Amino acid sequence: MNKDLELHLKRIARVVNPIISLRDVEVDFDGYKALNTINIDFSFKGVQFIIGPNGAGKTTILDAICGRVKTSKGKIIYKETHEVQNKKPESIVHLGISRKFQNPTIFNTQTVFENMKLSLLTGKRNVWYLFNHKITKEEEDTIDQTLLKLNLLEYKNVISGSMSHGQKQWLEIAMSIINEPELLLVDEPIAGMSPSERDRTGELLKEIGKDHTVLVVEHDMKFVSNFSTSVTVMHEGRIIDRGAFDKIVNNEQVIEIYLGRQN
Ligand SMILES: Nc1ncnc2c1ncn2[C@@H]1O[C@H](COP(=O)(O)OP(=O)(O)OP(=O)(O)O)[C@@H](O)[C@H]1O
Repeated sequence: MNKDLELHLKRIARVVNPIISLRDVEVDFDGYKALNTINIDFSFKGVQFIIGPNGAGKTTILDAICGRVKTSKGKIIYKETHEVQNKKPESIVHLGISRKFQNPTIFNTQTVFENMKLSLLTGKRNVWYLFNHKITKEEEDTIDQTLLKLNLLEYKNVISGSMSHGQKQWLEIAMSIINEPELLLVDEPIAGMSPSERDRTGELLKEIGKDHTVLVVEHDMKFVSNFSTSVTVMHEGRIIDRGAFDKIVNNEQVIEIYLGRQN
């Protein structure tokens, strides 16, 4: 790596008061480094995207932060105090880090309310609590307010499986934020959505980003351009740039990667 690039990467890696910091992080899949010496901080609040070609390591970053994959080296530090690398996913959730996967994992035969209740209660206690607990007025209000935020309140008593793909994704976002995580990790939220659902999702993430940090892996550059507060670019397990969308799209290396490898 040339000296100028090395200096540039050092400069863009750090932010003041980060919510999450990756320090020399490596993830090794049987000798293949899916993450290779990752050094990056993410700041509080906003919708911060991670982009890059297929296999760049984007999902692996989210998986390493939420404890779904093990790191072989380095540290992942939450709010400058908690080391979360290789911790159990349940204990990471309790610290305030929530993950939404690419495909909805809701219970289709249950109502929207039942799905929300499940997320609210399992996020707080164990499964015994869930079976024995009668929901309080305050808890129901929390569910209603979260559904309202996601424009789903009128669907509260609807069977989840009968809703559109977009609505199921929004329900899962609602379930991911019901326990007020500070950091929300989202993988390709608009895959399979119609153009209007995509715009709606962008607006919702922007709204959520006012109170939470939203880290989003995404391929759709129009979506990234419309809704990002910052963009981190990955390639072959490394960070190659980070900044505002308008800045990173003028980076020669980024242009080459995208023009060379994507349509
Ligand atoms: N569990 C695993 N075992 C072995 N290799 C894996 C595993 N998970 C991911 N990989 C490999 O690690 C690399 C990074 O994968 P990752 O899913 O993070 O990429 P990505 O940037 O999210 O790609 P995409 O945009 O295609 O989803 C890929 O080469 C992938 O094949």
